[in-house]
Amino acid sequence: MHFPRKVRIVEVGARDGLQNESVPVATATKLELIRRLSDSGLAHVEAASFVSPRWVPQMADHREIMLALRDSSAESPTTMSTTTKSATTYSALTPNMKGLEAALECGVREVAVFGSASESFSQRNINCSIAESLERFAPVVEHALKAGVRVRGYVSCVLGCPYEGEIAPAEVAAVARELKAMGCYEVSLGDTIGVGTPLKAKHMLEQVSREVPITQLAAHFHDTYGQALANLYAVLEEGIAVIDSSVAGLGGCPYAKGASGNVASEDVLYLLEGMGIETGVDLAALARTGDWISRELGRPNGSRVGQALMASC
Ligand SMILES: CC(C)(COP(=O)([O-])OP(=O)([O-])OC[C@H]1O[C@@H](n2cnc3c(N)ncnc32)[C@H](O)[C@@H]1OP(=O)([O-])[O-])[C@@H](O)C(=O)NCCC(=O)NCCSC(=O)C[C@@](C)(O)CC(=O)[O-]
Repeated sequence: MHFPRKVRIVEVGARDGLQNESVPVATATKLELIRRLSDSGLAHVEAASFVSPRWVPQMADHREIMLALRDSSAESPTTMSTTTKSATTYSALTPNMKGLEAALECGVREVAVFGSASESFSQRNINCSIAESLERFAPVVEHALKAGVRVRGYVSCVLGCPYEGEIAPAEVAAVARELKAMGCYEVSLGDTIGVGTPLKAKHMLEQVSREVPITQLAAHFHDTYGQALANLYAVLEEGIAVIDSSVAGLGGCPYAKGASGNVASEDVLYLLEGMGIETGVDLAALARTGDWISRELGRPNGSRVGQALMASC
């Protein structure tokens, strides 16, 4: 067993979580969510997406969000987080140069490019083939790095595709290798439709980690089939030490019908705390945030741990 001593949580609720909400969420509500997430001790909050508002209307206020975060960070340069006094990284998705240029104008310090291990998903999600997407990302990554901005890479459909079904781990490994070679500091492996099971997740990771060291990989698992925590346990055992999750289990993917949210951050924290793994995040504060945003959105809290903690208050 190689369980890590510490895990970094990348909180994706404000982006992956909200991008699929059909009713527009007010920019002020998003900013309040991000502030609360940061205050709970989360060091990395994915906050927006510089994508076409015609494709993903919910992310149309990316500029306002990132400018507001830049300005509040400037007001208090050492920290945005008022309670934990730790610096938070606010990142944004940038699928192409247009997105990157807009993000740089807003002072974004970290961006992410997002590809797929499935041809069909790539076409539906970003309107190009896998090969074209990698060609598109290369100058984005190069330009970002020259501007001193870190770049994360995503690979979707690592354990299955809504259009193609099974995806060979070799396909995942190939895309991950290219993203790393371009200069992504970390590659996040997305089980976009939450179909994975633990042994499958381990097998995929074994193959990918032959191309990208495990220290540069992250797990981004959706919980559609209720397997996300089991899958995380399996990949933690392999040494994964970065987990993407979403407060209250918010989310779904606009290009993956029926996909439910990411694994809930509260549930991940509870699991990690039970294993004695440090995260630096205050579970009670995060549970209050999950309860608050669920009420704001008028939807049930998707975190079992969040529900249990709030019921016991
Ligand atoms: C990638 C594009 C933009 C290509 O879209 P396209 O239509 O192929 O792009 P285009 O270059 O032909 O431009 C068409 C129009 O879009 C505009 N445009 C072009 N680029 C941008 C931009 N960056 N920002 C704003 N506008 C943009 C461009 O200006 C033009 O506007 P028009 O002249 O027609 O008015 C489009 O397909 C798109 O926005 N897709 C959205 C994809 C998305 O956000 N998906 C969800 C996130 S991925 C995800 O959730 C999975 C992940 C990461 O969480 C991991 C997992 O769980 O698997």
